[in-house]
Amino acid sequence: MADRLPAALGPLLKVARERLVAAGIDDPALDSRLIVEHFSGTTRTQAIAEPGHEVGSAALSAVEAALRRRVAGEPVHRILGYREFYGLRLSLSPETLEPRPDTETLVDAIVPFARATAERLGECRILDLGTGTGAIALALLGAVPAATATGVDISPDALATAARNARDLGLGGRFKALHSNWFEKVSGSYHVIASNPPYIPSQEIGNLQDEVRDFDPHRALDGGADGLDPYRVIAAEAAGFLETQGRVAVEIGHTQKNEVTGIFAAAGYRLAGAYRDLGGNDRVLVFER
Ligand SMILES: C[S@@+](CC[C@H](N)C(=O)[O-])C[C@H]1O[C@@H](n2cnc3c(N)ncnc32)[C@H](O)[C@@H]1O
Repeated sequence: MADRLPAALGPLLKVARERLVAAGIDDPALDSRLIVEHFSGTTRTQAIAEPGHEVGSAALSAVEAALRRRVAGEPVHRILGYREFYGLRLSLSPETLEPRPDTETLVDAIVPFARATAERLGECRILDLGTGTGAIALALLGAVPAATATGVDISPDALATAARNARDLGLGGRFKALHSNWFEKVSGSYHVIASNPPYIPSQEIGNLQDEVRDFDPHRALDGGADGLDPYRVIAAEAAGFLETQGRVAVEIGHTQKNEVTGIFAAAGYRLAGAYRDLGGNDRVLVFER
């Protein structure tokens, strides 16, 4: 049984960090700070300026419960209930993937085209297939004020979370959540079709890191036998919803560049750009017709 947590902020941070170090957590300093700040409503500056500040007993119990969850292996952002993506705070829910920094590569790849389209036409219509928290669509809406976006997902829970995130960020007027199996219920035409689809081969799900396998929804990960099923659907059907000179941008697994390029080439697309993530891995492909 772990010792009681101290109420004073400075010692509380120290003991919280020690608990995570003892449990072998990857980034104990950051995770303990995020947990203490979030559940005690304090800030980093406060911890430095007022280390003797006393945290109330309800907050201490919440910190205690959060530390236990982290020690048991739950990812820190699942515990906090949100994650930052492209400078936006996005709420998470059981059926949303935690948005990853790698996916910001897709947003960066498409922002110049979306901005140019908005300047030329006064609008840019975006379709985000498998929107999850709304991460890609909302980041693009944040960066391109004249854009509008439809976020599609098969999960009603994810769609409710995406719609809430849009409202909370003041982007609700430009975001529509659509329940659909890929393009089934989609109508209209779009200048950008973006997707970070599930792309892990079914057989490999069991080998993923515990934090991913046990806490991210499998529907957000499983791309079928070879991980490429969603790309086949998107490549086959996107043309019916893409404006002339539009772009299709997809995130890929780091070994999938050639296969995904081949799937889109067979459907009549040219590769317009290929982008690597911050780790130097192939991560995003942009296609045009
Ligand atoms: C890898 S996650 C991406 C989530 C979010 N776009 C992001 O980048 O953080 C894939 C998303 O696709 C959704 N999805 C899976 N199969 C789908 C389908 N058949 N039709 C629509 N969405 C689907 C999942 O529910 C999940 O939200």
